[in-house]
Amino acid sequence: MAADAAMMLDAQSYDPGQRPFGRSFRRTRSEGPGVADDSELPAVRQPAVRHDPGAPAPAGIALAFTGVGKIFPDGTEALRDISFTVGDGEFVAVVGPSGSGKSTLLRIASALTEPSYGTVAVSTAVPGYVFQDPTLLPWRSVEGNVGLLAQLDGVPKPERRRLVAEAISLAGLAGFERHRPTALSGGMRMRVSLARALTVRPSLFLFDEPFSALDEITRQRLGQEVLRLYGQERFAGLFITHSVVESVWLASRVVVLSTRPGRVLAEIDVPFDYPRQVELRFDAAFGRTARTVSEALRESFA
Ligand SMILES: Nc1ncnc2c1ncn2[C@@H]1O[C@H](COP(=O)(O)OP(=O)(O)OP(=O)(O)O)[C@@H](O)[C@H]1O
Repeated sequence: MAADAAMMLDAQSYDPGQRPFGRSFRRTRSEGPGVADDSELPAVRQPAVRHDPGAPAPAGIALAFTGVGKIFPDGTEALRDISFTVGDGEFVAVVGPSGSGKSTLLRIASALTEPSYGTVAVSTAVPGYVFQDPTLLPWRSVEGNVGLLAQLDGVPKPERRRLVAEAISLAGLAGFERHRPTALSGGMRMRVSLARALTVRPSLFLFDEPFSALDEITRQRLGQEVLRLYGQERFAGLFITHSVVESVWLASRVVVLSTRPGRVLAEIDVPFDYPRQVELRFDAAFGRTARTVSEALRESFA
């Protein structure tokens, strides 16, 4: 289920507009050419990558990379000897320059990509995923999109309704249940993606630059939402981002990657308790921590 769900939600693996799976496509004027319908879903469940998503993590650890490296078949070395852990209930951010292997690292954690060497241990078979692209099914309503994973997992309807209603409320989407993705803003689509992930009640949440395509204000609002959800649910989080400020604001530890091949240059503790408000970003102590992360990042270019 883990790799299937990740593949289903990962834009690199699935694009409902590009006829990727199955046969029955219908065209509608409002949704553009090549729009699929629900008859696609059983085919979508076929995992693209079949491999063991990882050994079980030791007690207290949600995710552990041990000596992980990735060399793509064309010889590109994306990651070299990566080791770090995310503890249960811990929120860790990964920052690094473009091309340092951040997405590759998250894809390895999601079992979408196999490491070339090293091991990945994961504490749960069903992490929550939020990718850069919300990958919503355009012919489904907000409710239908949020309930997708529970539906694919065969959760009975009454229980599914309860999970969906709870996730919609948690993600601040109440009142938009019947809207289609095309009638939502980019920020709201991302909320749908968050809500969909919440229905699996994940103990581990994997975020791959989820807000990078959004404007600064929406980005801050959604960051605040993630912090609120984290306060309520206390999942372990791995949050990939380009932004030093975002990493320090959200995480209790920041892992800094070097330029390609990505190596761990530094792990920096963030000395602020939760809950955190957006105003923290203007605090002098916040500025000092952000500077420490920035300096570590700068070393990666040295
Ligand atoms: N399938 C692939 N085959 C060959 N090289 C790849 C493949 N996927 C990624 N790469 C390369 O691996 C390196 C790391 O890519 P990745 O997308 O993980 O970096 P990133 O840190 O997430 O980048 P960005 O911040 O720009 O999104 C890049 O040089 C990229 O070109």
